[in-house]
Amino acid sequence: MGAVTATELVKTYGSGDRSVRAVDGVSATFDRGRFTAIMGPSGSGKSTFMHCLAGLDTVTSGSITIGGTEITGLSDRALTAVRRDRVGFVFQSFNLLPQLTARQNITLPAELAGRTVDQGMFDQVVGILGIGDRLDHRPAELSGGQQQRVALARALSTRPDVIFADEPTGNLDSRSGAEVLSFLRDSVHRLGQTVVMVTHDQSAAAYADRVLVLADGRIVQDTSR
Ligand SMILES: Nc1ncnc2c1ncn2[C@@H]1O[C@H](COP(=O)(O)OP(=O)(O)OP(=O)(O)O)[C@@H](O)[C@H]1O
Repeated sequence: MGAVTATELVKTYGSGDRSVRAVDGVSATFDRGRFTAIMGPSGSGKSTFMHCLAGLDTVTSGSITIGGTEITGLSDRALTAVRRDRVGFVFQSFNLLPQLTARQNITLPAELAGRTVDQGMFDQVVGILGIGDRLDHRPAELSGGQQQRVALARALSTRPDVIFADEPTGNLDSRSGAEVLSFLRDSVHRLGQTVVMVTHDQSAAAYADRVLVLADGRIVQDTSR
């Protein structure tokens, strides 16, 4: 069983003549311990597909499971718990809390879930990401690349079933972007994490084990290496 599965997923926006089938009957399995990139032209449905997979958007029909739990049809409250406990997010805009230090940002999701962060895991992640000497700084005192590494450490800290990354290098220069992509790949290959990343960027997708290409809401290419 995959970390995440989508079965016959449909997402329609609007109704009648003006309706758009942003995701048009997509079935896909995202295996544990793999790094998948979702590509495709603007408007092909990448963000909609990922938002549905992550439980950030409702689906019109079809089903999604995360870590074996069917999320379609869950109450808002139950869905919030699944997102908090099982999903990590990395966004283009980092989304760190400005008043908290890097360390506090990293441990916040686990604390919100009522857990303490495993110290061994924390040290390992911080070590892989090379941010050990920046932990007491606030986001404004960090470079974009460092902020995104903190965001990645935060996503990893709860050992989620899957990390969804939405254009994670969109706001970074090419060198910092390459570092963040290497760390995403390391989190898959060294920590066994599962990562699903939306990107426009062919060179970013080259870090992935598998590339899905969408066009008009459908998978038109599925390449593994
Ligand atoms: N909230 C919405 N309301 C109506 N239509 C929407 C909404 N969000 C997306 N769409 C439409 O759904 C289709 C897919 O959009 P989506 O943002 O998923 O594509 P994308 O591949 O992520 O595009 P981009 O690469 O430009 O971000 C587009 O036709 C878009 O206009």
